[in-house]
Amino acid sequence: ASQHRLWPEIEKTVKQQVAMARMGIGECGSGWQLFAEDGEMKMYRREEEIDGMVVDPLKAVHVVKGITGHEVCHHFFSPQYRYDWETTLEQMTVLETISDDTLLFLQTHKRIWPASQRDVVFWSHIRKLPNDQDRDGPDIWTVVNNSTGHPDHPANVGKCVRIFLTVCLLCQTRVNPPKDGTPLSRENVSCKITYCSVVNPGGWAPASVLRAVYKREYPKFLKRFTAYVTNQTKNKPIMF
Ligand SMILES: CCCc1ccc(-c2ccc(S(=O)(=O)CCO)cc2)cc1[C@H]1C[C@H]1c1ccccn1
Repeated sequence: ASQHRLWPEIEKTVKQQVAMARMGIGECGSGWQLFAEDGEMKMYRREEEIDGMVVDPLKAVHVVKGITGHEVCHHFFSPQYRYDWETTLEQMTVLETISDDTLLFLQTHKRIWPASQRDVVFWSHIRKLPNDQDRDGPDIWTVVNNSTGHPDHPANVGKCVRIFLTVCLLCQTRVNPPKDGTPLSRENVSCKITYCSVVNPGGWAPASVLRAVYKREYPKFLKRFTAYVTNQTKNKPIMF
């Protein structure tokens, strides 16, 4: 994929997003407010508006037992699973297979009354990163989704308002090897998940409506998605 026209943007965006995702909430700058908590899952947002439009950055951290970072990123990146876990998805099209680790998507999301329906065009890139903090620790996996243009799908031509987003899913696997030297099993692995997203709704929508949607949808999405990965992998060999 290194010769593709998007490659320089992908490289830059992945490095930038991974650096942001690895920062703790404290280092990420002030203004983060915890708005949802459920067991190990904590969701933060910052209230930000651009031209009167809500673009609240979101950062969620979660720890899930029994799955690995590779398994989480694989199920987030691969199109064949998306309708199973993305409840707000109405239509998903792979516009281009840039390489086996980079796809170009067009998605339309279900309309949220009273806002008009939204669509989005974005590249999605999955990558394994060396674990530079813990050299012999398992690798870190990430998926970065970033809006881009597409000649065959210009913005705001049909009924949908085009949104713009940058999303980073960063996963760190933890292994606690069994004391008695028995082979590794899913009880010995867990995954620390960081999900960062900034969504520009593209056209005006009532701030109160958008904030209510995000407050409802983001916790639902992360819980549903991680439960889906747990269910899909439970009787399968561990994918590191
Ligand atoms: C007016 C904004 C509408 C709106 C635009 C965009 C998205 C959205 C698109 C993509 C991604 S993702 O992480 O790249 C996973 C691939 O689908 C997450 C969120 C969600 C909503 C709305 C539907 C709501 C929502 C919010 C949060 C999570 C899921 N759904």
